[in-house]
Amino acid sequence: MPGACQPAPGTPVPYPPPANVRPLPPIVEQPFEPVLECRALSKRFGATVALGATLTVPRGRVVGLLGPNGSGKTTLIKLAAGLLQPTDGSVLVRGAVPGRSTKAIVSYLPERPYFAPSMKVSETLRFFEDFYADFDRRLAEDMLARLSVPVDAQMASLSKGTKEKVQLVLVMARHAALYLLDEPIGGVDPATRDYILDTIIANYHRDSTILLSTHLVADVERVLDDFIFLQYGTVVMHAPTEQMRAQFGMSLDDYFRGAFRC
Ligand SMILES: Nc1ncnc2c1ncn2[C@@H]1O[C@H](COP(=O)(O)OP(=O)(O)OP(=O)(O)O)[C@@H](O)[C@H]1O
Repeated sequence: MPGACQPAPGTPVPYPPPANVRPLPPIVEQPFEPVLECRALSKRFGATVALGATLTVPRGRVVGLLGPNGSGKTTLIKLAAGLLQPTDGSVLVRGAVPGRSTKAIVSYLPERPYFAPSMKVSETLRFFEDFYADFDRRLAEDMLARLSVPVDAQMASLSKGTKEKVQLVLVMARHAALYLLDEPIGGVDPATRDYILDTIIANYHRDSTILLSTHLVADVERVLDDFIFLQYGTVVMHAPTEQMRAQFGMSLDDYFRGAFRC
């Protein structure tokens, strides 16, 4: 089902812009190394078409995955993480079908924290250390300290936002090729969002790619190299953020609000 703020299928969408504005050219960089490729990728749940997308995300970009409720963001991320199987088409991570080999190079942050409430933060660190060869425990401890997260605390005793911080730190402390972050700062207070984003970006290696879904466009847009707008599971726009701002003279947030206002 489309989300509450999506017009009914077939309704003209006020954005993207009118026909006299040239469409943005596709991102072409040299060398172009695709990290994530979706070729006529589709996912249906019964009669619901959750996703039907063709897109390529190159190496070394921070990409925002934007769209109203129900537009297919989580579905795309789960397909890339290998947690869902396509109904049709294909998804490739560095040329491979998501599976055991790609899980070693993909760091995935799910919508909701999944650690047992009885686990201490320090135990989650050990868990990641045992599980992922690319996990940098010192980096994780450093980030947790900067975010004032007590490592001796039990997960159950932490606030929702702090649990999210722990999970995000763990995921970002891996040296992965592709980070898939589903709503990474949704539960974090506004004052801390900037700090977390800065922490992520400061520790982010430019050889990797981050694909992050979010509704907090205003908070996140300053760190986005590119953005992907999804609507009804299709890619409405995929462009460099700066190019969009220059061409339309508005922030990504304003554009997004105009395109998807209720
Ligand atoms: N397991 C499922 N079973 C049936 N339908 C599903 C399932 N998962 C997702 N859908 C449907 O697929 C569509 C896309 O959902 P998805 O969760 O990917 O959207 P989203 O953009 O992440 O939404 P939100 O912003 O609310 O998190 C929606 O219509 C949703 O109801």
